[in-house]
Amino acid sequence: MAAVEVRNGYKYYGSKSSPKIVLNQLNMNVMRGSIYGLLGASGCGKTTLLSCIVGQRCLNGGEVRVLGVKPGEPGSGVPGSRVGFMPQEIALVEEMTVKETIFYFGRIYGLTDERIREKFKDLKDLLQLPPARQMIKECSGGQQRRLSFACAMIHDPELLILDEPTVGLDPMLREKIWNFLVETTRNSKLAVIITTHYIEEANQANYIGLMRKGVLLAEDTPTNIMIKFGTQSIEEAFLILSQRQGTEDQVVDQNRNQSVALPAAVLPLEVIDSHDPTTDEKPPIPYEETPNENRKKVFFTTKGRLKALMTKNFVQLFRQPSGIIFMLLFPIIQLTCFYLAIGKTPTNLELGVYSGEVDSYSECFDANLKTIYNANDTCHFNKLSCRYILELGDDIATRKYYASQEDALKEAKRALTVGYIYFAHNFSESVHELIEDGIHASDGAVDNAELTVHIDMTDQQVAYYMQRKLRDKFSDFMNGVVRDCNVSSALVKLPVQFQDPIYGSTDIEFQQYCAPGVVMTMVFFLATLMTAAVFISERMDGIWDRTLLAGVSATEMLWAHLCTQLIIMTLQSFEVIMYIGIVFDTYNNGDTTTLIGLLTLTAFCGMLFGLFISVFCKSHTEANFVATGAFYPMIILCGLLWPLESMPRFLQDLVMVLPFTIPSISARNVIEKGWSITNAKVYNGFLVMAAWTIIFFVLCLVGIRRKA
Ligand SMILES: Nc1ncnc2c1ncn2[C@@H]1O[C@H](COP(=O)(O)OP(=O)(O)OP(=O)(O)O)[C@@H](O)[C@H]1O
Repeated sequence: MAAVEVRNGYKYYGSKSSPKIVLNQLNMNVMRGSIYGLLGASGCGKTTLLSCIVGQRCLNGGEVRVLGVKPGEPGSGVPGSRVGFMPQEIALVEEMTVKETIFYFGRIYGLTDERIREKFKDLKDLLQLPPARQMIKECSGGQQRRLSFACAMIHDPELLILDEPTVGLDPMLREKIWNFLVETTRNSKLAVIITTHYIEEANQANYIGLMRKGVLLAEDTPTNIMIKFGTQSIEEAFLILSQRQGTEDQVVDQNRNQSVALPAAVLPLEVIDSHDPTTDEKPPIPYEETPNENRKKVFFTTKGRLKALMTKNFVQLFRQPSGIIFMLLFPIIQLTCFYLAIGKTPTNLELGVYSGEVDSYSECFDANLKTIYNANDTCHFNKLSCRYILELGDDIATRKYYASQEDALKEAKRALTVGYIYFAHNFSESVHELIEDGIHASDGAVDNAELTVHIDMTDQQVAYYMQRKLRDKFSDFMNGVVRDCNVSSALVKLPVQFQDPIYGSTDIEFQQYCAPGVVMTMVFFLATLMTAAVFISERMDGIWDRTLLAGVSATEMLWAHLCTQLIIMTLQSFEVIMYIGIVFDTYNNGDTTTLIGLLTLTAFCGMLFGLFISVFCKSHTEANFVATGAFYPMIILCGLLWPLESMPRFLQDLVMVLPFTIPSISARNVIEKGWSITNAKVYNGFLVMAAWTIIFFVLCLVGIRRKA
């Protein structure tokens, strides 16, 4: 009875209009209880054929039946527990130990831990596996290959497919493996398909198939093939067949040059099939796509599988030092940078000072200097600018004194100071006139009683800071002067009163304003980058495909990742909130659990965005381009750096739907205003983030299922 039947197998890569044909009307029969050696030069299509047999790829035409079912049929066990597949690449998780790897495959194939232990013991002896605790990345190439073989065998499959299993193994071990396969197939119904470059070892196979350019040139027992071609070895027979096919190719090419249409069925040249005569029938190649049955799989999982998948995910993450650094240390480093560098008061500034009232600034520091004195019940001032200079101190900026306004301007223009302040030579008299005469004071007095400030506005934040501080100091100074003169402070007060703020404090810092947005974008993109990296690596290393071929559905793998990440993201959010609360004393007027919840949801959404990227990007480079490309627009447009209200109207509406805009406002509402989750302006942040999470999840699911 046939374990594998391929009828008129046709497969191409590329587009339908210019297909690269890899399998061309291929017929193949593999009997139960036998070894089938598939031989052929590199690139002839062996791996492609095997991938169609295990259900990893679909034929574009023809039919495959494996163990009596079509690969991918729901509940068929193909791909799945009925088949063992050892791919050409190692496709094992480098960070796992030998034992963990065996348990991983055992569990996803549905074996009990007891059974896995027993099988491990048997296979360990047979394949001389490395010590149980040795990490895969510490194993030699040969050891990894043997372990990969053990993983394909662990669940006693009915069909074992081995793609180049003996490459890199020493002759003794190769012989041992062949003896084992011969023994097992003789005493059971196990069917083995094995590809190898060592043609001589294929002598031990019950049947061999000689493949060239996507065609099975011959399929028979090794002895029959040698008899048929009158050769002493299979290698010679293969050579003769290849030469014949080459000659036929030339005929085809010549005819093609003469524009003669040839039937597609001109190949294969010769098929010898003593055990299945049906292969001689050659109907025309059908061109329709065969639907991928994998997509019809319904979601289900088992505790063992979920455990295996989640263990793998955790091991993969935490055994890589970069994984732990990325997840736990990066947030700390980034937050530390943010809190130390953003929103703090500028220091080490130098401010030029010029007062026309003094000949030497030492006069200002004379302990006997009296800037205010009363005579005839009238306040008189002497070198009043000195009082301001003394009150100003060096807290805001270090004062640098100049003998002339020109000197002060020259140094400011050379950026040696942030600017300068200037007092007129009659500043004291002008202030006196202003206080005495009030609205009747002359224009000259009004002008000269001012503090004149010239600031370099190119450094906007520093300039605004200086303006604000100098103005406040001057206001305090004038209040002090009129108080000392027993004059009403109303005279020097601006008719604008800023009362206690409704929310927040008068000293609210930029840091406090942008912290929610910064923290959210940080956890989002950390999750994005990490997830994209993990998934792409898993796909490139072949682990993703191998797990799918073990019967795990793409949906199960997605769920396992989501569960793993949810745990990590919750931990990370907790860590972030605690760190900024304890180390940087960031206040929170609202509920911490609400913040952790929103942050976890943000990280989760970031993870799905990473997954989305990994599904649609082929390489790490491509994924990095997309993630970086998305990062800046999202940050710039979310109102973190500049108020949303300043954007054009259409953009304001547009950015409201972005993942960070409303959620960061919600977080700020919790922190600053102490609002709870029942408030619409808090829960709308959750809704926006949840909506993006669902969108990314659905897109990922569609993408993954299409690829599966
Ligand atoms: N995903 C793909 N897209 C396009 N072409 C592909 C793809 N995979 C394989 N091919 C091409 O199909 C042909 C058959 O490849 P395949 O890997 O099946 O050969 P093979 O016989 O297994 O080779 P080897 O023994 O070197 O592994 C090769 O020319 C290869 O370049």
